[in-house]
Amino acid sequence: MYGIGVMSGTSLDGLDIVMIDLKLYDEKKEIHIVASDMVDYGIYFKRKLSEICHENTATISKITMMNAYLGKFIGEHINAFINRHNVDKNLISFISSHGQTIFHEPVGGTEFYEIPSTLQIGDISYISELTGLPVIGDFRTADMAAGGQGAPLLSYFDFVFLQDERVGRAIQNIGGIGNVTYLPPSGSGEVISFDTGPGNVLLDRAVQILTDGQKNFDDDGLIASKGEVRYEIIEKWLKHPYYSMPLPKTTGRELYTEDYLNDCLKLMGNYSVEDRIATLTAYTVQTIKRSYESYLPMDELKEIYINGGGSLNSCLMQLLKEAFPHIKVSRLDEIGVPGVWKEAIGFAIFGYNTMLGIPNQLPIATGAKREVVMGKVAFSDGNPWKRFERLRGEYSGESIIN
Ligand SMILES: Nc1ncnc2c1ncn2[C@@H]1O[C@H](COP(=O)(O)OP(=O)(O)OP(=O)(O)O)[C@@H](O)[C@H]1O
Ligand SMILES: CC(=O)N[C@H]1[C@@H]2OC[C@@H](O2)[C@@H](O)[C@@H]1O[C@H](C)C(=O)O
Repeated sequence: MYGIGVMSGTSLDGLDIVMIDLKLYDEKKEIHIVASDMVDYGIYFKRKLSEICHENTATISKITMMNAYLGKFIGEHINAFINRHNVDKNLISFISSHGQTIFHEPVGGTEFYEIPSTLQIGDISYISELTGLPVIGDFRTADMAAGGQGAPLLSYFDFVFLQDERVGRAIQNIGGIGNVTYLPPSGSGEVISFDTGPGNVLLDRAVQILTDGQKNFDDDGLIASKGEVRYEIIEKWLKHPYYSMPLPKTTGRELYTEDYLNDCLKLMGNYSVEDRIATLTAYTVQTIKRSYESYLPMDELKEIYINGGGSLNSCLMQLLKEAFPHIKVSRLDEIGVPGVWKEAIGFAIFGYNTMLGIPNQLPIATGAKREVVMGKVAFSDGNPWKRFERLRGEYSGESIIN
């Protein structure tokens, strides 16, 4: 039996789809990836998504239409994924989809709306109708309703699977936004997790602007590696109040907007393209370094593992190693979890918990008042749900449906 996890993150680059072996997970809590693919959104689709992530270009009709369009897009691509990998659909128990975050306001809204809110779109009923499978989605709202920030959710996954017995570890995601989970040695201290600031969000857009749309991102950090980092500018950027806010805290594209980037580019007006890209790359690194120094027990921190697309940028990785000369810095893959698939794997596991009614978030990380079972389920056909119940019945001797 298999479960599918789908992640569409803040970099708006595409869908990460993974299929994991549920029997192995159910019996031994082992994660085995059966198949994985990345579906590129392409430039035009990315632009359309980006449009609805910004106040001045989003409209109610565009958001509503994109919610349906993206649900259909995800459903069709999952069907193609299943066919491409020759998997019998009867063996798939569920699909768990994060959706596309288009707005995230974790602190409290404005005027009348003094309440935290977040919205992930890509309607799960469309995915379920197209695939004939139960689909779990809309995870973050349950954590927010319980008083949490609705993020970082992968802190739960990091805590369950990646804690070490002897040393303190930081698991750093560098996607569109950066986030960290600090894991103290097992049995000592508490997990600390928050968004560190920009991951690739500013960098990607700067590359697009400065190469006149010829490149979407700095592949392997090749542009940045030819430039010189201007640390004096970074010092100015680090004065932004987000970096000194108390925990819990999370952020998103709402802070790192086009206007924010234009201000950064203006400040670097006469620098070469390479220097500007190098400086933005180092900005991501410095937000990580400074926030670790502010919020993590540095004497206990011995290992940093990087996941997300940023781990494929050699220049970024090199700058991180230089920023933490006395700490081991490597890719997450080194400890057995493929860094680019971690979030999609995580959502497959979250979906499994939702189906079983097991809490799947870490209140200490998100700030929620209590543990909750996140996720809502759409199922257009009851049979796959019953298959899931049989999996549990057969392998664990437990039944969840009477
Ligand atoms: N080969 C590469 N070299 C350099 N950077 C890369 C490479 N491949 C991907 N990236 C960067 O990683 C980004 C995508 O990362 P990822 O898929 O982890 O983000 P995400 O999941 O969308 O974001 P988030 O984790 O914030 O939700 C790309 O936009 C690009 O900037
Ligand atoms: C609201 C939202 O989508 N937040 C994302 C974003 O991308 C990275 C960072 O900001 C993180 O806090 C979160 O995603 C990951 C998957 C998380 O919740 O762990």
